[in-house]
Amino acid sequence: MDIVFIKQLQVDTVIGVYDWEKSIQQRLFLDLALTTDTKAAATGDDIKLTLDYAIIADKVTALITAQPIELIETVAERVAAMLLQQFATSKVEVTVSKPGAVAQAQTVGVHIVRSRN
Ligand SMILES: Nc1nc2c(c(=O)[nH]1)N=C([C@H](O)[C@@H](O)CO)CN2
Repeated sequence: MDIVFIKQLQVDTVIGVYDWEKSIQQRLFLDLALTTDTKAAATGDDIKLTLDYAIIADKVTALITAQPIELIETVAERVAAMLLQQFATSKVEVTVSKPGAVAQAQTVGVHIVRSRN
């Protein structure tokens, strides 16, 4: 199978466990990989036959910024569920990075893999 991916999608949102995090915006970066079959789209040179990464980026950003979330695990799980429900993909990989969270680290985050049941 093939993959449509988005790397380092930047999303500024209210994210965090602690009280001081609930009144500020912090930056997340998302890497997304959606398993699909790109052959028909390539053959027909037709955007309607593939996963439009621009639409995916908009929907993921809207989902994450709709309401405050505490854990980046929750962000990853909600994004994976939405992608599997709304797009023609059977398997997704979602990485959520929160670079401002640990001063001594370049970044921290979670990576999950979810498949359609
Ligand atoms: N596994 C996780 N650990 C932590 C998270 C998280 O979302 N997942 N969040 C925090 C705080 O919000 C932190 O980012 C504040 O700097 C701590 N650990």
